[in-house]
Amino acid sequence: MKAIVSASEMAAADRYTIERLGVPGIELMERAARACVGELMEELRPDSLVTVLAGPGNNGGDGLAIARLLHGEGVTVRVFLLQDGETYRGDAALNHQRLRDLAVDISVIEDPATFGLPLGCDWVVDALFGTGLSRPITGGLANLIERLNVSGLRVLAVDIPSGLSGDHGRVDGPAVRARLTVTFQCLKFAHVVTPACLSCGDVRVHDIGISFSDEARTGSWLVEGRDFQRPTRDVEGHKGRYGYLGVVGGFAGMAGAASLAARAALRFGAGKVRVLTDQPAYFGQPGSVMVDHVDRWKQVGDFDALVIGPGLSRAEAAWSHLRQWDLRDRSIVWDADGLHLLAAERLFPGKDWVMTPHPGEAAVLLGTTAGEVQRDRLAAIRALAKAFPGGWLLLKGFRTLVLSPGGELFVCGTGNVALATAGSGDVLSGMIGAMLAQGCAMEEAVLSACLRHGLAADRWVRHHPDYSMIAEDIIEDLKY
Ligand SMILES: NC(=O)C1=CN([C@@H]2O[C@H](COP(=O)(O)OP(=O)(O)OC[C@H]3O[C@@H](n4cnc5c(N)ncnc54)[C@H](O)[C@@H]3O)[C@@H](O)[C@H]2O)[C@@H](O)CC1
Ligand SMILES: [K+]
Repeated sequence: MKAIVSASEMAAADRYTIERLGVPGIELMERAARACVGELMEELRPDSLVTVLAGPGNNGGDGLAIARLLHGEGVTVRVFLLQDGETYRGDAALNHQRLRDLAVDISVIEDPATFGLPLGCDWVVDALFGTGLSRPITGGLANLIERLNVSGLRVLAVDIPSGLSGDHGRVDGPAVRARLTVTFQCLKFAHVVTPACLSCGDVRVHDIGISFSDEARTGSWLVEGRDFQRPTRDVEGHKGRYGYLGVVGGFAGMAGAASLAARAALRFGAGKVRVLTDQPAYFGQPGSVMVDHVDRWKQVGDFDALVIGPGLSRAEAAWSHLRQWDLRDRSIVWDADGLHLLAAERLFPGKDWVMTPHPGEAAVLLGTTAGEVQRDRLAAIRALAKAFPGGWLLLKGFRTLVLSPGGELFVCGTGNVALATAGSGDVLSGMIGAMLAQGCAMEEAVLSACLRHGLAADRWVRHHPDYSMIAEDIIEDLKY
């Protein structure tokens, strides 16, 4: 897991490292610049030309140090400042001074709107703004950024593409589109949350020796494929040891949704899976998934965990059973139509529960639009937590977000657009249910299912077109 911090948490760690641990700020800036130059040198040819665009703060200061170090490597560099060099303060001023003493071409951008982009250069270093951006970029500078984004020039963003905020995944104004972003010590939210992360290109995190005080422990994490773990089975295991999952759904001709959830659950290790539906005949010949008419279940039965929702429908007949069941001691995955039921009737959601909406379902739960949810996914998942306190939330979509009842946030680093296919959500709910049925804690259940679901798609696109994956392919991949 990699920590994700906000701009203010990062600034507090900077201050702690400088003031309490005695590491000079100028040394941190030098290490930041070295990290960027190290990455850039991998990309350059001997005769490469690099342009550095330097803004008014410490991000600009990083840019000035980068220009000096590149010059030291024999690279031809041109530097364009947003303002007169005399206006720099602190460490940035010192780096301006150091650069001026060298034979590096430094100019001031008089009018960003008419500034001629150096189209012949190989890389542009975006050191305009970092985590200190306090409002969206407007005016001539906005125009410069828009032209840079369509110029085809390759951009390395220092710390964060200029125009983004470290604190969230929104894009509130014009923002540089980088090919590569080099950031320091920790990821910021914009690096991993959509839509902002789509402007970051490849993100590389470099340790430059910034420490966090003990009180300032972060509660947000990027989880990646390498974090995926599953408990191994005991040699004497039997199916009774791996739990009994109930899938409530597959009503009114929507057998497919419940069937996908149930088969995914078996593939992901559930010992036994039973679907409760009003149309058992739709499930065809008896197979590894058990199927029953829901009318036979006056009480919820001896399931270790439940998935409620895939193909449940919104019909009264489907919901009436759930109202009678005592869900107080159950682990439950609420998905699809189950979410509509929760929203409409505020049923008790269980002892331990997770809701797994896609943006459209989240919009219904929040009384807004899917577009608004996607514009600020962090705000949306936090609003869901307020509206439905006490459980886990999982907001699907590229870089799925997971929020614990205690407010810890996880961003899932696996998965891609291949998952945009009918039934992939049903598969995910079945996988989470399988882990819960096997006795895993909710955190492990949700994160391992989410990571593994995404890994199936990441493996798929290595050898197939992204549009060609179907939900059954995810289940197939779970064999490996
Ligand atoms: N010790 C440290 O604090 C370190 C900081 N580092 C760098 O410092 C950066 C943060 O530096 P700063 O806090 O100085 O902030 P920035 O350099 O990101 O920007 C702050 C400046 O931009 C101006 N500004 C903000 N929003 C604007 C807008 N919309 N339009 C026009 N001007 C705007 C502010 O008035 C201020 O002059 C990091 O992103 C990182 O690159 C690194 O050098 C590592 C060490
Ligand atoms: K930047």
